Amino acid sequence: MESKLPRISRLRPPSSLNSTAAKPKIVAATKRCRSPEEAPSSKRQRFSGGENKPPSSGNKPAAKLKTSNSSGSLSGGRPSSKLQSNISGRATSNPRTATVKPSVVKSAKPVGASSRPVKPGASNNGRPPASVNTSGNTSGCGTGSKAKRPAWDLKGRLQDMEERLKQHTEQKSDFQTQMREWQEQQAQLESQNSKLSGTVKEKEMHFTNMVTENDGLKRKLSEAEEDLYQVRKQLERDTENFEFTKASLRRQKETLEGEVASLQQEVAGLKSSVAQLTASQAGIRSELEATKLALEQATRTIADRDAEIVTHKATISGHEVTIEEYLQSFQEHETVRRQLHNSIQELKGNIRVFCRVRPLLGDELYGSDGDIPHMAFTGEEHRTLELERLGEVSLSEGNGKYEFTFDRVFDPSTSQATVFEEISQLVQSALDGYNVCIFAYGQTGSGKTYTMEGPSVEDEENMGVISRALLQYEFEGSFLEIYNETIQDLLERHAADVKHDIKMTGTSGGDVMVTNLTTVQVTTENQITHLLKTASQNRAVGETQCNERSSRSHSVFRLKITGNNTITGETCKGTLNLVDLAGSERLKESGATGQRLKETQNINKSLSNLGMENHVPYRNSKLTYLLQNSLGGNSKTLMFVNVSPREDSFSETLNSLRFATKVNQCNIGTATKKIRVCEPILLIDLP
Ligand SMILES: Nc1ncnc2c1ncn2[C@@H]1O[C@H](COP(=O)(O)OP(=O)(O)OP(=O)(O)O)[C@@H](O)[C@H]1O
Repeated sequence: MESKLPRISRLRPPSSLNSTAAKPKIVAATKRCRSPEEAPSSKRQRFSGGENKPPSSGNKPAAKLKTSNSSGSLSGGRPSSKLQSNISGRATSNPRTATVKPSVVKSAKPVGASSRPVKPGASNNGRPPASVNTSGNTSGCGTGSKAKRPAWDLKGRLQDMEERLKQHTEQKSDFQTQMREWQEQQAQLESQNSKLSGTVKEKEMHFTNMVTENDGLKRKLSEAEEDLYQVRKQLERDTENFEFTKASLRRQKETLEGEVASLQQEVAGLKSSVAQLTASQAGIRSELEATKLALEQATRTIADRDAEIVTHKATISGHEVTIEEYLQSFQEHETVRRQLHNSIQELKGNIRVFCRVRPLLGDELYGSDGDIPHMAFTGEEHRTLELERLGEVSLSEGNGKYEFTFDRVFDPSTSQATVFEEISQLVQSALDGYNVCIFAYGQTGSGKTYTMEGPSVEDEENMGVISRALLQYEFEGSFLEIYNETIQDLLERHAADVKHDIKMTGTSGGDVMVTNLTTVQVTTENQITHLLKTASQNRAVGETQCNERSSRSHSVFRLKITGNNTITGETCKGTLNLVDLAGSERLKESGATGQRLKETQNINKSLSNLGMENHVPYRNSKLTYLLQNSLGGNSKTLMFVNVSPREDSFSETLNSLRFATKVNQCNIGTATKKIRVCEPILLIDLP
């Protein structure tokens, strides 16, 4: 905008624009028309200096020229060269000015001057040079080729002067005309100038407004740039976010594509499943129809059966009456049976012996098919066992054959269930009010513990006598071990200083009890198993202290039985002792010395006491002292003699069978029933 300012200022006309342009031309024309003769320097000075009056002659044209000059001085200064050129230019283009100007110039020339140039120094018939004459000769102006009038020709000279005045007057008229034109031009220019000034002011105002607007726009531009910067920054951040979002969306897209693929697979699988299910549904529907038909048939059948049931119920009611009558009759027979049973037991004697031979096991089977060549189980009643010494027989042994008869002989194939069936009558006797004691006697490894407790691993089919007896009754049980004449609790490990002594409750014939002995309530099979396991573990602890301790100790399982006879309605509580005795090896054959010798002596003492026919010296051993109530006249005793099938155990087997025979022949008196006061049964596993 500023660059425009100078252009606007240049449009302004100079202050001296009016009429000053004509001045130099007028002056020039005036100067050219003078001659030195007509206007001496002093006069010329006055003439051009602004005298209002002509010289003494009073010449008007001179005065008019002065006026012309004075009007030229109105400019008061030099016109600018530009304005001169403008005006000249305009004069050229203006037809009026063009007409005037040549006339001015033409008339400004000296009238009598030749157009031909005069050479300097050229002679003119002895007269002053033409140029001097021309310039100084007033008659030269406008007269042309007129000859100079003699001084005396005043009339001629006056005539010349009038001619010249006339010329000047014409020139003046021209000048005035031109002056008017110039004034008109000046007025036009001033009007134009005024208009231009207004325009300039408008432009300046417009410019100011533009500047203000420009500033505002600059501010807006700055703000816009700042906004643009912020927008760019935001755009960069948005771009970054967009890229990040794009990447995460791409990952999501990939994941989703994977899921879509797996879902598509699943859908395909489901479609095929649906197809299969649709097919199978059709099959099921037809099956359903068939089933519905069958159901309708069955419903009809049920209705028929319901009718039959009503009939049968009537029959059952009749039978129930009959059963009730039979039950009453059975109860009477049961009472008779018990009386007969006890009579038979009394007839049989109160010590009964069962012999059991275990099968060959493990390595013992090597080279055999399970047969035991030196044993024979004869007789239909399963009561006889024949032993035969194979190989060389001494003279004292005769033919080497030994026959033993017991209340029952169980061969190796006899199951635990069969064995228990045979002794269950004795357990029943305990509930009937008799003292019952069951021993297991025999050499080490002959099967005493197996018979009494069953195998070491849990095996329901091969449960022993203890477990089977316990399954029939609710009881409180305790389990003890007599090792080397010292009692140990097998259900709980006590401190070393806890003593277990045998004591009698009440007077003679009262219960025998052991101090500090743990008693457990057993009602379920699991509890029985747990009880036997605990006892076995406590025995195993003992074995680490002394090798094969279980073989060298007696274990007594004492039960306090609560039994209900559902037939007679009687209830009985008693104690049952099941005794697994220490091994019955003979002292001589055992070759024992030291501690082992002492053990064997103690064992044999207690065992031999059992075999005493008339009087058992109970106090001789802990075992007999503990079992005194079960070995006396008021008890029923069963002894298992367990026998090894090994041929190399022949002598021990023979010895055991002989001892058992002796026990079997004992008469410990007639057992008497204690009504409603059940005494303990003794089940003894003899060594
Ligand atoms: N009738 C049987 N059927 C199958 N295996 C038996 C039978 N009798 C005993 N056994 C097995 O023979 C081995 C010896 O039996 P058991 O331990 O009962 O002898 P034991 O006379 O109690 O010996 P110890 O006097 O050393 O205690 C055991 O592995 C036992 O499981």
